[in-house]
Amino acid sequence: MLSKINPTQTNSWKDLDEHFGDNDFDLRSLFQYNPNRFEEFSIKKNNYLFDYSKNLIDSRTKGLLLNLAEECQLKDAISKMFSGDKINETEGRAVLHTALRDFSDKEILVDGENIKPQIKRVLDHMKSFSESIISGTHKGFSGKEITDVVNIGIGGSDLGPVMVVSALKHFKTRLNVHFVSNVDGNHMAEVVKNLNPETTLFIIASKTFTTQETMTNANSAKDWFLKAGKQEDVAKHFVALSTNVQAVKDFGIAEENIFEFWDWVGGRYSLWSAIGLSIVLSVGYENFEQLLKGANDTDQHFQTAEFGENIPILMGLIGIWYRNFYAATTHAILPYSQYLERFPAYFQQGDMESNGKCVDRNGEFVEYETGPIIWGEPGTNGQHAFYQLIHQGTELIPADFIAYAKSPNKVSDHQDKLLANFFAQTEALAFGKNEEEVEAELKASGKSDEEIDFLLNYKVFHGNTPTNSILINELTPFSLGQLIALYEHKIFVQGVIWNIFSFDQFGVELGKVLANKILPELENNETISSHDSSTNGLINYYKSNK
Ligand SMILES: O=P(O)(O)OC[C@H]1O[C@H](O)[C@H](O)[C@@H](O)[C@@H]1O
Repeated sequence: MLSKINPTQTNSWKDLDEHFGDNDFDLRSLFQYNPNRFEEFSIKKNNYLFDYSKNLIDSRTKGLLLNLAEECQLKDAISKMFSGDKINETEGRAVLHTALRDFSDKEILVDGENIKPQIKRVLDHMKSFSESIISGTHKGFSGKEITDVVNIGIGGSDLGPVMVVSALKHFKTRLNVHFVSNVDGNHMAEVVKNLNPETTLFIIASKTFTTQETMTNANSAKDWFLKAGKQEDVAKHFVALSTNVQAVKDFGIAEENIFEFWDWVGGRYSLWSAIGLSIVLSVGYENFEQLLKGANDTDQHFQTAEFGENIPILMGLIGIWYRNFYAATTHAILPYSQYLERFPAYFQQGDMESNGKCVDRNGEFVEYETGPIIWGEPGTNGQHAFYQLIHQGTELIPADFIAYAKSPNKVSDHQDKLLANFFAQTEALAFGKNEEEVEAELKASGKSDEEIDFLLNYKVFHGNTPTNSILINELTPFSLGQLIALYEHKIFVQGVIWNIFSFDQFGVELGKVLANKILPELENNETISSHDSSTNGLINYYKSNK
């Protein structure tokens, strides 16, 4: 069990409150008065640099935040998660996605059983299966090689693989991997439109194997397939990834085509499990193993580095500083890499489904803010869309900037241009442009005093917008694994301190239940009157226009 400490009742929270009231952090002055600020507030690892110097903190803030982590018993929480304690108390489960990427001989026990052998067994299965598909020894029903793979899943059974497959495009095998998630039939229709059932493999990815969207899409995929193949050919074209082996068998998928995982893997933390099969097919088993090893590298760092040098802990604590003291409502993730196009979306689920909670570990409603809204798009595109608000709007939006030093595709001077923007944005956000600077600039451009007077305020950049920069040498499966795990542990740190349960997701249930109630109402011609007037009105409008 994790501690159940209300963070706002700790001494460090009170100290932080006071410290916040006493200081008006200004990045210009912080850098001016401390020439060693970058050295002090950055961490260099083997293959990446984490720079957190452009944050509204000084060494006292950092010290107090570290005290808060101690007081909330973070150390104990970390060791409990890694050792298989049932820290997901509301569901009575351990939280062991980290075991999936632990290649050491160390035993990890769940209910007295070492889970390492079962992890190894499924990994071996993924390896041999993917090799037979990629090499073409596995043939479809008409004797042809598989060319296309369709992963059918949603939420954690979709977003992680989508994100990694897109991020590792450069490492692609000969297979084309597609994803169908939405119950909107157009998603399925558009994906299968150009596919041939003879050369297509479907992966039905669902932890529970009960999710309406996935089951609907799986059945439609089977119908589509059976227009060409026969029932006995299904085994060559359908595999399933699930914890619910019985439901998979009932669906008609053969036992040897089931890749199992376990209830101690949370859906949004499951890309490291059998849910990663589409990744393995997309980039090959060796690269998948590298991804796991990268994540394990971060796991080691998280467990062993001093708190003050521990990147996910610092990311988490700095986030708490903005959320709870500066009242920042959102946090932006801005990767300067087109490959990381889906990275913010992935961590929207990772973070918001984990820490979007209002009841603490004592069962009481919290009286402080918990998880922020996570959002973002790749730079430089975002610069031409929403950065205006970050630079000059009325919200404080802390942001993470992520970039790679090397680019696998050398296309003229694109990489330097990309990175120039990456550096320029955090500089502009931190230091802005003050009145004197704007005035001097306008004068130099020949504007009259009257014009300067009018334009001055519009042209001022208030600056002081905090950012973290993560600059990674190269985008490889290993470094991607490291990066994903940094964010996973950041989320964990924040959940521990906010005294909430980060590994359940009851908030997604109500809508599902109501949709199941409404569905039969859409299937008849009657006028519906069983809901409030708005819902009735919408349903009836739909029924008369569908
Ligand atoms: O993998 P499945 O059981 O199909 O679940 C898919 C998704 O659906 C649920 O609504 C949860 O909110 C997600 O955490 C989960 O990843």
